[in-house]
Amino acid sequence: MADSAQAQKLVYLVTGGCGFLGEHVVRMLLQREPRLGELRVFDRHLGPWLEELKTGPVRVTAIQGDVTEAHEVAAAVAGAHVVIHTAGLVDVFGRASPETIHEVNVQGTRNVIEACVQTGTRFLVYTSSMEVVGPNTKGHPFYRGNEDTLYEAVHRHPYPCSKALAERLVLEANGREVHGGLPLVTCALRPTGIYGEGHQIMRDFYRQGLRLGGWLFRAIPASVEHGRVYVGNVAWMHVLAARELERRAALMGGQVYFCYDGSPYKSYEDFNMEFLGPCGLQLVGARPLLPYWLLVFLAALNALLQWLLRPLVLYAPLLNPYTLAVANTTFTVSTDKAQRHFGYEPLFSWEDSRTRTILWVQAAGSSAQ
Ligand SMILES: NC(=O)C1=CN([C@@H]2O[C@H](COP(=O)(O)OP(=O)(O)OC[C@H]3O[C@@H](n4cnc5c(N)ncnc54)[C@H](O)[C@@H]3O)[C@@H](O)[C@H]2O)C=CC1
Ligand SMILES: CC(C)[C@@H](O)CC[C@@H](C)[C@H]1CC[C@H]2[C@@H]3[C@H](O)CC4=CC(=O)CC[C@]4(C)[C@H]3CC[C@]12C
Repeated sequence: MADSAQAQKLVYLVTGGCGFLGEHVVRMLLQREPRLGELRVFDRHLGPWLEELKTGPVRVTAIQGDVTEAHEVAAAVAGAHVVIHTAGLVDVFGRASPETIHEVNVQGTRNVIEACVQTGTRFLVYTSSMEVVGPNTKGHPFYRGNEDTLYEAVHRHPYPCSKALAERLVLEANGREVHGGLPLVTCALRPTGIYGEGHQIMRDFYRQGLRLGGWLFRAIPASVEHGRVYVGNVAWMHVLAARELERRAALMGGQVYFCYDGSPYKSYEDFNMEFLGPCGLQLVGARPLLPYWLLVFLAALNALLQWLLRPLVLYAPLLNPYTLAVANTTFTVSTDKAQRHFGYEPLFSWEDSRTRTILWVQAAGSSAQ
C-alpha cells in the first residue's frame, strides 16, 4: 500500500456501510480518499442511495451480507487493502437478544479479523465505543478522561460487553501474520455518543416532542455531562486512521483512540436541545420533574413490561434501567491522542455540525407529519 496515490488505486471495504455512521464513512472516503480505486459497501441491509454513488470515478460495489457468516465476510474482504469495520448491533433497548448481540458484535468481528488473516488484508480499523470504558455499573463518573485514564470498566449489559470483547480481539490481532507473510495492523476508534444527519434517536426525540405539543420533560440533571461527537468528524477520523495506519504502523498498531471534536460538554438532554430547540421544541424544567427513585421505578416497570409482552409484541422504550443509568452518569473525554498519533483535527466545527444537524432534524420532522 506504500505506492504513491497516482500509481496504485486501493480497495477499501466498509462493513455496516449503510448505517448511520457507515454511510458517512462511505461518503467521506469517496470525497477525501484520493487513493481509492474500489469501495466495497458490506451490509445486511443495503440502502437505495448507494445507486447514486455508482456514477463516479470510483467503483462502488454494494455487497449484501452478514458479518456472522464467515464465508460472506471472507468473500468481501478478499483483495481489499483496508477494512473499516463499523457493522454492529447498537442495541441498548432490548430489541435483540444478548446472544444475537454477541453473535453480531463479537463473532462478526472475529470473522472480519480471520478474513483479513486468510486473504492477506493488512489494515483494519474497528469502530469501538466509549461504552467499552463506561459508564460502569457503579455509576462512577468519567470526567474529561482520556485513553490512559484509570477507570474501573465494569459491564453487565450485552452491548458494552460485546464491544469490549470485540475491541480486545481487534487489538490482540495486531501483528498477526496475514496470508503473504506480512503483519496485520489494527486500531480501534471509540466514539462517544454520535449525533448528526441520520441519528435515529434524535429523530425519535423530535417526534416525541411533536406528539407532546412541542414539549420535552427533563429527566436528567443538567449537571450530568455527556460527551458527544459529530458523525462527520467520526467518519473523518476513520478515513484518516485508515490512511495513516500503514505509514505509522509502529505507533498506531494495537492502539485505541477516543473520537472527539469541539462539541460542547452538556447533559444528554440539554445537548439534544441544541438541535431540537431551533426546531421548535422546549425542554420543561430547570431540574428533573420526577424524583430519581420514580425514574428508577418507571425504568424497571418498562423492563418488566418488555419481558411480559415479548411473546406478543416488541416493547422497547427509550427509558430502561440501562439507559437511565448511562444518561445519569457523567462521561466526557478530553484527549488529543488521535492528533498526536495520526494528525487528526476535526473537519467540522461545532457551529457547522450543529447547523447540519438542525437542518436534518427539520427535514426528518417535516417528513414525519
Ligand atoms: N451511534 C452511536 O452513538 C455510537 C455507535 N458506535 C458504534 O458505531 C458503529 C455503527 O453504529 P451506528 O451507525 O450508530 O449503528 P447503525 O445501526 O445505524 O449501523 C450499523 C450497521 O451495521 C449493519 N449490520 C448490523 N448487523 C449486521 C450484520 N450481522 N451483518 C452486516 N451488517 C450488519 C446494519 O444494517 C447497519 O447498517 C457500531 O459498531 C456501534 O457500536 C460507537 C459509539 C457511539
Ligand atoms: C429517557 C431518558 C433517561 C433519556 O435521557 C435517555 C437517553 C438515552 C436513550 C441515551 C443517553 C446516553 C445514550 C448512549 C450514549 O450516547 C453512549 C452510547 C454509545 C454507543 O456505542 C451506542 C449508543 C449509546 C449506548 C447511547 C444510546 C442512547 C443513550 C443511552
